[in-house]
Amino acid sequence: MREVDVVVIGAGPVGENVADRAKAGGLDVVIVERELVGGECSYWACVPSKTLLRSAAALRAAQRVPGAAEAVTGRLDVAAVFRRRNEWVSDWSDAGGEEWLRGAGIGLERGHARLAGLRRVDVERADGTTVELAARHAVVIATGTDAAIPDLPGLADARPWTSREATSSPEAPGRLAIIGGGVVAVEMATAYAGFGSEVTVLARSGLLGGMEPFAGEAVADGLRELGASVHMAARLASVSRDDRDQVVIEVEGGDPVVADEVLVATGRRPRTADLGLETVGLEPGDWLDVDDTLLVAGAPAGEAGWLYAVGDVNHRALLTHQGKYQGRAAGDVIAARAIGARVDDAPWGVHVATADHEAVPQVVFAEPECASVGLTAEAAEHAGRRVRVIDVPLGSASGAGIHGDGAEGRARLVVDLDRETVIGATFVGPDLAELLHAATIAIVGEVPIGRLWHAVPAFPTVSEIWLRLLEALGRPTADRVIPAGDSGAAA
Ligand SMILES: Cc1cc2nc3c(=O)[nH]c(=O)nc-3n(C[C@H](O)[C@H](O)[C@H](O)COP(=O)(O)OP(=O)(O)OC[C@H]3O[C@@H](n4cnc5c(N)ncnc54)[C@H](O)[C@@H]3O)c2cc1C
Ligand SMILES: NC(=O)c1ccc[n+]([C@@H]2O[C@H](COP(=O)([O-])OP(=O)(O)OC[C@H]3O[C@@H](n4cnc5c(N)ncnc54)[C@H](O)[C@@H]3O)[C@@H](O)[C@H]2O)c1
Repeated sequence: MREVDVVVIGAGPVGENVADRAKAGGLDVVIVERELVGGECSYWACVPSKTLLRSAAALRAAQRVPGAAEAVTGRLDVAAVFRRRNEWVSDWSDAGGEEWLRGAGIGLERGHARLAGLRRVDVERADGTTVELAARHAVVIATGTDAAIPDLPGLADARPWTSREATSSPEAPGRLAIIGGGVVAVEMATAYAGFGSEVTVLARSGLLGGMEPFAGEAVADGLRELGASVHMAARLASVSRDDRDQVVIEVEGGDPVVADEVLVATGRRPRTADLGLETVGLEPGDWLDVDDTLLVAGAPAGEAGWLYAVGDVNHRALLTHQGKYQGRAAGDVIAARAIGARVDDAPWGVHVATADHEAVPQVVFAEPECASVGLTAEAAEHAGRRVRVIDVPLGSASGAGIHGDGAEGRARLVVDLDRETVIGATFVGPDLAELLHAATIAIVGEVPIGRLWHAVPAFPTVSEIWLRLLEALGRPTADRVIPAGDSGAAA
């Protein structure tokens, strides 16, 4: 049995961050990985999907600018896009990740980890041997998620693609059907439509359900412009492969959809089924509920305060950046608790992931881009907040027009009228992703609207959309800003 301070299960982006912070806090850390150091994000999710999307997006951006448009008359070089994707995923080698761990002084055990009771982890190596680890202070579960496959007749036998095949395919199929209307569905539809595949999206209730409705509507229009067929209320009856190896999807009340491949993009399930959760009184296969310091709720068997769950597996926000944020808090709080230091767990303290509740930023790299943070108008109203919703068209900022012709899109702020702060923001339009961080800062910093007027966007940048939003909200009138009798008139 090997004793260490902390065992982290899963070397995805989140596990790496936990390990890094715990190590920086002076603890001895071992991380366990059964596939590739770097996790889903680096090899089958964020990185390959964004590289698959970027080239066509750059081409479309150039085509929106006369002068540049005339210079880019050729077609997308699809083979070059796949080659660039392969470079970004290092041809699915994690040598770089392994080297980073070594440099950071974090131990690596390769194999499948399972909890084996209180602060114990067994690692089954590929050669069948088992390494027993005992953690003095904490065990951290950062095992991520797998694609969820719905129980649709015939689907499992039709060799469906999941996000893994969609992001690692060596080529674009002639026809690609996509089941789902969430982020994976629209991004992969955008990528493959850009490659020239005949794409059919079968969503059951619109696109991008968690965002403002105008985001999903704009993306549906964008996909159709790219040549995709988008069904917003598809009821699927069954899926099969015929004798020509085609996928046939029977749709209730409509014609069957026939494709070469079918991508299932209907959400995720936690990787907790084979993790030994039963040895600590938790239910295998469940998401792991945590408090804001990322401690697993429900006091696992024997002793509270040693089991953490960080990243996708806790279901708070299935995003790399948000999981890494949790990972920094978790690594630091583990180190603080280990030496009996003060735990800063008040909201927005260093040891808590408060932003998970208030300000989760997300960019969907579709055509157009959709970027959002905080609450949608509907969510704010459900939460009982008294809000004002401000919408402005993207074209109202001349910077957007100069950036590219026909700058169609929309920006929305959700303003809390009682606190006079921004609590939600959404930007939909070409190349708008980089606008998002300003909104995240406004929300996290609870910047008063009055102060936002002093944050002047440079002319003529796309950020001038912020000024248009404030103007639409209305500048405070003199009687609200300057108390009567204190007008400064004496000066
Ligand atoms: C197609 C796609 C595109 C995405 N794009 C984005 C994006 O652009 N931006 C964004 O923020 N998010 C994106 N996401 C989400 C992002 O991939 C996840 O939020 C992120 O990977 C979660 O990180 P994690 O470390 O929690 O889990 P993972 O990245 O899944 O890593 C978990 C690791 O744990 C290992 N593991 C699991 N079980 C065990 C075990 N028992 N023993 C040992 N090791 C184990 C796994 O092998 C894996 O390496 C995307 C997701 C998909 C599917
Ligand atoms: N750019 C990004 O930030 C990015 C990109 C990709 C993925 N992600 C993350 O990965 C996670 C997973 O993405 P996803 O698209 O798989 O999930 P999702 O939750 O975003 O969308 C799931 C979609 O599948 C539909 N669906 C669910 N069950 C269904 C069923 N039985 N039949 C038909 N449709 C069904 C839902 O209505 C929804 O449209 C997301 O939470 C997202 O945060 C992020």
